[in-house]
Amino acid sequence: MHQIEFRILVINPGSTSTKIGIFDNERPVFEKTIRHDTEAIHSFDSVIDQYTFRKETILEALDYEGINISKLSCVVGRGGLLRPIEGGTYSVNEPMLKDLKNGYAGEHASNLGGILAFEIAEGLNIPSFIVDPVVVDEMDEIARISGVPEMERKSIFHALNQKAVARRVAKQLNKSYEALRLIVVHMGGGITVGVHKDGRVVDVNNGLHGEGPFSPERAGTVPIGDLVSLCFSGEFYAEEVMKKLVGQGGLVAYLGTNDARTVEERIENGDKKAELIYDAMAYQVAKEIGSASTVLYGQVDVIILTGGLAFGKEFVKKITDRVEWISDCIIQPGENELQALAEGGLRVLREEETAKVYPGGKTIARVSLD
Ligand SMILES: Nc1ncnc2c1ncn2[C@@H]1O[C@H](COP(=O)(O)OP(=O)(O)OP(=O)(O)O)[C@@H](O)[C@H]1O
Ligand SMILES: CCCC(=O)O
Repeated sequence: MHQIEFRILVINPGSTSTKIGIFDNERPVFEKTIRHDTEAIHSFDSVIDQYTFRKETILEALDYEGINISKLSCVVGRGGLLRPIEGGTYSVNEPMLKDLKNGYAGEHASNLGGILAFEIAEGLNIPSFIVDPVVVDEMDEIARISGVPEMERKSIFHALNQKAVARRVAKQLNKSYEALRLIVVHMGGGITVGVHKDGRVVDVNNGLHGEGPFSPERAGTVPIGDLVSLCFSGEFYAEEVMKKLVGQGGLVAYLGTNDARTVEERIENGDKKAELIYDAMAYQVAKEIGSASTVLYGQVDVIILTGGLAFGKEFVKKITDRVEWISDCIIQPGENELQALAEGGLRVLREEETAKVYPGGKTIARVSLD
């Protein structure tokens, strides 16, 4: 029988759900997606204000399943909009908690991951970690230049799933991740296209703050002259413009839904507008892949398509038809973030890796959430 060394709780807060899992070593023994009522989530002024609500929901779900949390070895959360850091597993420390709480680089549901992990772990006197947060920054210097000296290009992307899927595909190909040149395309509520070279993501579109293809909820790159005019039209507050770009852009703006399955149904029923917009999203993803391939001088081992949209066979075909000349495409629908979080924590518990220290300090101290 497989020996259980460690039991790990993993927490992945998303904009509309909190995904949790219990892993005995690498093996998932319980996974649950707790969907939050839109009204309940929108009743909070900020992401951080959802902390108590989400924590109680998690503890209730575990209690309902009869899971005794006193047996846990550690808690791992998805990391949020922190300072730029390299990939890996980080211990939750005081500077990290402060940055997550203050939204150092902005608001994102994943900001709650480290805080929830720390708060639950602290009560049990066990360690808490985050793994490959959305700010993982391994970009080449050349990729940081934007064209306006005051504005540097930033690395904000689906680092956790991109890295996990890239490693999984490398294993399937019997190669080391570090030896491959990959383009990994995560297509979820946001879409990010990462160039993976020598085990680093050397370039990627900033999926959150307006770069790359439009997506179910993000505007992506928009015509900048028109954006400036919109900002100074006097018609919108800054927050309203930001919402148009993040949250209410892309499919939501054009078609009133962030659900690609609904769009596919509408297309089947003859909705020409839905067809044009869906085609345009695939077209923009393909263009971004083409652009990413130039970073690798066209020497791409594999293009990987992943995330929820990769379940859509027609959508995937619209993309692969345009990019198959670059390299083979491997489709890995969905995401494996809970597993990736558990494995990141496990590598540290097994002492295969040392937990990295988030810049600014080593101490783990309590930070008031009031
Ligand atoms: N079987 C399917 N066919 C087509 N589209 C699908 C399918 N399943 C999910 N999707 C679409 O995938 C998108 C959501 O993907 P995913 O669940 O990866 O996003 P998320 O986790 O909410 O956000 P993100 O990945 O950006 O953090 C939605 O538009 C959803 O409709
Ligand atoms: C994960 C960062 C990108 C996004 O949320 O769209």
